Amino acid sequence: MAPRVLISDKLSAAAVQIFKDRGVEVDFQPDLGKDKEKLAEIIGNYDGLAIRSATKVTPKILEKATRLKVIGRAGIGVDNVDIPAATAKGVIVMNTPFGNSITTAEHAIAMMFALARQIPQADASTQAGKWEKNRFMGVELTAKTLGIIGCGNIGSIVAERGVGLKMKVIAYDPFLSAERALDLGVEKVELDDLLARADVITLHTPLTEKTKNVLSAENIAKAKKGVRIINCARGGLVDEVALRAALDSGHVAGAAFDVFSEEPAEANPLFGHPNVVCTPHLGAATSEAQENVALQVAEQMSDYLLSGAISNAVNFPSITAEEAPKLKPFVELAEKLGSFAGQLTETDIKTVRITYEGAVADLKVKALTSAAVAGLLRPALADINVVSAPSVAKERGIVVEETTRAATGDFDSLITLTVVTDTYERSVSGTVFADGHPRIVSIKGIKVDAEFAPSMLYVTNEDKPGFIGRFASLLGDAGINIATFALGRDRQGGDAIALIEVDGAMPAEVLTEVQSLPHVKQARPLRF
Ligand SMILES: NC(=O)C1=CN([C@@H]2O[C@H](COP(=O)(O)OP(=O)(O)OC[C@H]3O[C@@H](n4cnc5c(N)ncnc54)[C@H](O)[C@@H]3O)[C@@H](O)[C@H]2O)C=CC1
Ligand SMILES: O=C(O)CCC(=O)C(=O)O
Repeated sequence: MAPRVLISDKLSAAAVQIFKDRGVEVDFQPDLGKDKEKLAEIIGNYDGLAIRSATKVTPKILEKATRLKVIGRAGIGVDNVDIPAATAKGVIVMNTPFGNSITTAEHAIAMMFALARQIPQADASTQAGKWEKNRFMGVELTAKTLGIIGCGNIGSIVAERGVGLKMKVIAYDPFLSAERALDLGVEKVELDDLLARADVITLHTPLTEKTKNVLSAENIAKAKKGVRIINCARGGLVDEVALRAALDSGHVAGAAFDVFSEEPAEANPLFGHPNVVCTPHLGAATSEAQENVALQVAEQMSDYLLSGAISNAVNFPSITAEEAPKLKPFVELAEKLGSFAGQLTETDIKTVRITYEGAVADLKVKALTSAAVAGLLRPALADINVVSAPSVAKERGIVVEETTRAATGDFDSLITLTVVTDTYERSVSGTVFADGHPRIVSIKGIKVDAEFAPSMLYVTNEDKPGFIGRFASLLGDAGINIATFALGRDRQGGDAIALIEVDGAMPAEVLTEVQSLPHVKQARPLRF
């Protein structure tokens, strides 16, 4: 069945065509995002949801999204999606981190000129027939200091444009490297230095606990008198009430805002001030940017839904279309090794150690680790998946350790999963053979060779004569057919294990009889 995607915001129609061309069914309902009830009603019918910023993906919506596998944001900020809730539900959230950066940087530059020359105010006055030539005295930008808070994708483009305008560009960004700053022709400074020196401040960070109110009343007071402030990033980065007061006092000469702490902004402390220029979150609103992000999000979502390739996910490592088929059998192996260990573990797991040896160590092991953890915890938590597994493990205080190394034994690739509880440590290893099927090759250090099958029995016993015969007759008498039988032991007369594939389920009474056979230590049914 073809996957189904809902587009619930105003995306460029280019996205619809991409989905159709890729064989994904698509419903384009550009105004639906604003209708929470309707969205909640129908979201259960879709595998993918493509949005811009009007659709709010809340825990309530996610609760109803029983089929949803991926949310694609045609844009950068994913603050309209509850990422922890989506992750807990196993839904990939992807954005398009570059498609609208140039356009948004251009908007910030346009805002800077609008402020410097009061273009919107002069336009309104001129069109009102006033011809107020003396009222609109501007400032020249050449040689002025542009202070950029947040010098990532967009901030860097603004920096380059600022350098091109012959401004002195300084940037505050704790994650900006000295080399990158040098490349951009930017001076990296601390926030207080930026505040003291900048003639124009422009913000380009996401809204986080750390950046919220980065321009607080206190920091605005530290800024140079006559500073102009631009926010084309996110509402909430600037204390709007404090900024209004600073505009009223003349400490701040002008402010240009595209984003507001509450959107849609129908009322705002900044509205009505003569030196304020506002736009309704238009930073990304050019036909070029909208086409870019729509095409990109539709491609990314189709890739994921059709082949498992993941790009630009904010809650999962990327997997290219080339990597996805190589990774697939190892994802299955990791998940099954996890499941094997999970079905045999009854006490609290403290640590899971996953070692990747040989060729598999060069693949995206983060994805494999997530698969292993999902398999391990699934016996306890039915609806866990590879996306939600790491956060669920963290929530439960399970330490997940991952090691990669060169091949040391008989196999090109080997994955070993070790579960550590308060009372024991148990390892299981597996590989993928040339036929693409995952196999168990060692349990607790004892060599075996078994494929995973829907219904299996795991028996540990003392390595003494008579077990196999009695066991086979018991199952035969109960009418249970043995499909495959794999044996291993640590030494002659020592500990032995058997992995038996049976046709159909193992009735509880037969299991009890197996458990009471001489020399049997434990017998556990397994399902894969
Ligand atoms: N107005 C609009 O329509 C649009 C707004 N945006 C918004 O613009 C913002 C920036 O986007 P990008 O440049 O693509 O993001 P980015 O992730 O490439 O850059 C953000 C930068 O902020 C820096 N940063 C993080 N915490 C910081 C802190 N405490 N202090 C200083 N710097 C900090 C990071 O190191 C990074 O370099 C985002 O909030 C995004 O949502 C993006 C597109 C359109
Ligand atoms: O989709 C839009 O118009 C908003 C873009 C935006 O804010 C973003 O990409 O972060």
